[in-house]
Amino acid sequence: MTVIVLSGPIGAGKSSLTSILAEHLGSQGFYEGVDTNPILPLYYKDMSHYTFLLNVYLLNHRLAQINQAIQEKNAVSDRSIYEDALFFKMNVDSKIADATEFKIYDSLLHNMMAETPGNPSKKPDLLIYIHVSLDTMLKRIQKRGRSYEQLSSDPSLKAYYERLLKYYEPWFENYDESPKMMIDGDKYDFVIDEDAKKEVIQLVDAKLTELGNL
Ligand SMILES: Nc1ncnc2c1ncn2[C@@H]1O[C@H](COP(=O)(O)OP(=O)(O)O)[C@@H](O)[C@H]1O
Ligand SMILES: Nc1ncnc2c1ncn2[C@H]1C[C@H](O)[C@@H](COP(=O)(O)O)O1
Repeated sequence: MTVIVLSGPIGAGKSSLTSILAEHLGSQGFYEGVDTNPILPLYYKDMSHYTFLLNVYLLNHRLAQINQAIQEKNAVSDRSIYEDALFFKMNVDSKIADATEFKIYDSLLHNMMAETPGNPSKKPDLLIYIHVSLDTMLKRIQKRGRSYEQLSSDPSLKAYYERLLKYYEPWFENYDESPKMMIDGDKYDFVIDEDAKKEVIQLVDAKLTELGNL
């Protein structure tokens, strides 16, 4: 059994690479269910009010997916459970969210992820981080066109996205729950360019071989 999780900022290409890798590895792809998330549009309207609820909703959703994924032969998931605390902490630091709510969320996360007898590890076998620049991130958010993520509907989102990118660098450096690798999302246009797609697949295959998972 091999569980791969994708990570990276909004629009980095996680869902796209999940489909590519799931097809390549003959695995099931697990997606965030953005279109069926009832809290997300509310969150973008009022982050102070909805950060806690959104993250509890996502925690529940991601745990259900992890429990399914670890029963599959192979699985690829389009965002790790470990990144939600990054969003939440960033909102606390910028006084958008409440520090006590974050503490409660963080403790819930740790209890849910704890390995206890009869409760197997929920850690992935490999985390792939897609690194993108702000320019690429903004272009891809615009290309995908989810209304509530657009700078045209809320220009202050530019500062939010900029802040998010700054939080991702140290987060990835410090991430130690599983083996990890980085893909340069600025360099590899794996959605459109077939050669770039092949190169990225080769990089992932090489990492899985090194880890003894292929
Ligand atoms: N490497 C890439 N090259 C070109 N376009 C990309 C790339 N990755 C993603 N895209 C495009 O950017 C948009 C966002 O991609 P998506 O996979 O939904 O990102 P995420 O899941 O990280 O939010 C989509 O329109 C997708 O087609
Ligand atoms: N934990 C989160 N807090 C705030 N916003 C989040 C969180 N997890 C995901 N999101 C948002 C970001 C995007 O608008 C959508 C989906 O993410 P994507 O990176 O496009 O797959 O949800």
